[in-house]
Amino acid sequence: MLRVKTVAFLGAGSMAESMISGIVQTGSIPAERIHVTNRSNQLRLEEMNRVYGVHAVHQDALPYEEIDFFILAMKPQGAADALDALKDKIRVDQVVISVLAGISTEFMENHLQLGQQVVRLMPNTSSMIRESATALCPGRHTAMDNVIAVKELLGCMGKVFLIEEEHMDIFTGIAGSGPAYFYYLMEHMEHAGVKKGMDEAMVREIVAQTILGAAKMIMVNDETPASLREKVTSPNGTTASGLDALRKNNGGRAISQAIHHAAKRSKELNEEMAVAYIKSTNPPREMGNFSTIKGRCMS
Ligand SMILES: NC(=O)C1=CN([C@@H]2O[C@H](COP(=O)(O)OP(=O)(O)OC[C@H]3O[C@@H](n4cnc5c(N)ncnc54)[C@H](O)[C@@H]3O)[C@@H](O)[C@H]2O)C=CC1
Ligand SMILES: O=C(O)[C@@H]1CCC=N1
Repeated sequence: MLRVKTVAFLGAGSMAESMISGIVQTGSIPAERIHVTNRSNQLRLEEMNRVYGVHAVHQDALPYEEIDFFILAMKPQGAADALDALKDKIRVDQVVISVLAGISTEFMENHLQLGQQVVRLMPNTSSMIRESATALCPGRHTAMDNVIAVKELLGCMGKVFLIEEEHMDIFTGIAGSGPAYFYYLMEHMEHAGVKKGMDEAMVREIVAQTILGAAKMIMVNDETPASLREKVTSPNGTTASGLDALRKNNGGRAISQAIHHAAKRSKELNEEMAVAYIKSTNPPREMGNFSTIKGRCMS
């Protein structure tokens, strides 16, 4: 079913490239059925064509009629303009998919034709090597066969989780932004080894293997992280000493704060976009407080 679908990425940045790489590696959609476009960077489009063999074209040259899935992959601040530009060029049975942080299905539906099929995703950049943890949430009018097809497409990029939209912000904090926290942790682990004279490349591999091993232990065992942690921790040993330092430095709090701040930013992005939309459609003197604005927008 997937092989006959045609996809267009609107935006040719890191996230689009990660997803295209995942799809092209599996061949589940042939490269000649994948289109990618951006706002202005022609060199970037040429690179996408050269590396992945996909059609990299100016937006005006997209074969709109033939496309099954339009994947929005620009910054969230560009969502309204992109949706408004798409609205009259597509049919309601074509699916508009967004990977944009904080952009709700309701926001998308409000900017498109009545009955438009939409899907909201939150992938991460590990799509590049087919190891993403991706959330999927369909809009109100999206047909089940399209949800199944999109889920199949995302399966080329890693694991897919069908979630309630109310959980999208926290999912973004955990999994969309999550790789960055691990890279940050890895930077610090690597630095500790280098400072003691270890070879940088070697210590990088050691750190990556340690994190990979810990993640795989969770995947293959029916054990909680807490139980696995206890098995590493000998009484009065090195790990107990290390964990003690982590606790004393509020390590756990730092991690949960990172997740909650990212989730809060995702929610704020949605609110900022809703306010910008109301401002663009109403004269300033009609503006009320935010709850009024939000109520009007969402109705
Ligand atoms: N980078 C990441 O790890 C993740 C990013 N996302 C979401 O993906 C989106 C893109 O993020 P990145 O790829 O990191 O950004 P980026 O800045 O690397 O790429 C954005 C691309 O969109 C293009 N663009 C801007 N306006 C456009 C328009 N109207 N039509 C077509 N193309 C347009 C730009 O030319 C650029 O190629 C964001 O909304 C972000 O929230 C979601 C999950 C993870
Ligand atoms: O930083 C961001 O806003 C995007 C969304 C999730 C990961 N990167």
